[in-house]
Amino acid sequence: MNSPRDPGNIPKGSGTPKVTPARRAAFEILTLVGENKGHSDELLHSVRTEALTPEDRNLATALVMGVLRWQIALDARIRTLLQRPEQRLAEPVALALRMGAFQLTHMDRIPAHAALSESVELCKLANQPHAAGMVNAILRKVAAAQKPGARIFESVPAFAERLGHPRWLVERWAALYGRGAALAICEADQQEPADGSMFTEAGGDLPQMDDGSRLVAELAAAAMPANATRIWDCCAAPGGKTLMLARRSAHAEIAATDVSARRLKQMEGRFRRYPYAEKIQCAVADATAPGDDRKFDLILCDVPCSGTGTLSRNPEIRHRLRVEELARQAERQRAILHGAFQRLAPGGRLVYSTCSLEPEENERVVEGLAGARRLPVEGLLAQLAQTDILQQDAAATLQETAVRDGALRTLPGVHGCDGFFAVVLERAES
Ligand SMILES: C[S@@+](CC[C@H](N)C(=O)[O-])C[C@H]1O[C@@H](n2cnc3c(N)ncnc32)[C@H](O)[C@@H]1O
Repeated sequence: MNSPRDPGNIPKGSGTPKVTPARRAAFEILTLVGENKGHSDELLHSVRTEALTPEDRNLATALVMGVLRWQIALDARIRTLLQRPEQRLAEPVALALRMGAFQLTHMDRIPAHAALSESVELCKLANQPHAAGMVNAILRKVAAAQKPGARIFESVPAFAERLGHPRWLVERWAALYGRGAALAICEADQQEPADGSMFTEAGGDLPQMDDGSRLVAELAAAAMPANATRIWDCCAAPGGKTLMLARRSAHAEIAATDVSARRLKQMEGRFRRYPYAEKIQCAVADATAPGDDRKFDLILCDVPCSGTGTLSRNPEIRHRLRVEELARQAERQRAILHGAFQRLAPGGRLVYSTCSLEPEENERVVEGLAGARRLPVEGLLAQLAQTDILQQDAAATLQETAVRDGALRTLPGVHGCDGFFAVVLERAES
């Protein structure tokens, strides 16, 4: 519930509301996200949007996700229109400007006067009446500005800013994957996540998930040793990949564990909707801890990560992530991988995966794992195409463009799915 001291709460005021409920909700949610007090997707499905009509909820969602995706570009544009571009704006003022500029430049069915006047009102409601005139003047200039002309050549920093990404991140991607791929990733991150087309079968009783995420689960299922009886998904919540594994393995027992009791509970609730999930045993467990002496034939290690392959779905990651964070993530990932690998039966296989585009969390984590042999994913992709799970042309494209040193590396905007890394490791028979 809102409370007077809740930073995401602006006073309701009396008389005719001058700010529509959708914009008010979006403003409150963006304030909380900006203060690291919640995740956009969770807040958009919380009490804050409960009272909204479906249309208003759609508008609030479009505003929140759009502003988070475009924030860097919007701020750059706004800065050029300030009298003193170096001046630091109070956060509610910056947010009212971003919301207004976003509606004026990216939403074609919003009347300019509504975008403009409601941003001015938001500013007043958030206790910043002195900035109302400036917000009005800047947004008038945004509304009147010409559309930028055609771009002949754009540098990496220029398209990073135009497409709302931090420069340091895009420069890394350009160095790792090339300028064209970095541009394609940035463009894809600014769109709503697309429906996938990689697989022959979709919908029905299958869990809803991104094609990249499903591809990791399908690779893990294809990597299952013949006669496997025990599977462990050691970082399982929210459970999409566990469900795919349960669907593909008729006989094996499946243990699904996660360190978070809250996420595990939500996952158990989700599993109840799928009859084939009945055989999954759920438990809270830290995958870095030794555990009992049970060994598994297949382990999926879909570790927590920076999530830079999922910016379309999780737009705020780009504003929170710092380069130093990658080393911290890698340390945790290495601990989980090493803990899980100890529990792999001889001849068993472990799939290590992330939705990060950063090598520190991927190749570098699996390098030098003693006793592990890499099983190239090319053969598994071919197997998925032969068994008619993966579309033939998708398999061919992935084999040609998404495999490096036997590992899978999908890129948003290039492979039509989120960015995932996956490698299959085998434990030598002893
Ligand atoms: C990327 S998510 C897994 C997504 C899941 N595999 C799916 O496809 O739906 C990573 C999960 O790892 C969990 N986690 C983090 N540290 C862990 C640890 N030490 N042991 C087990 N789970 C952990 C997090 O709570 C989170 O739910």
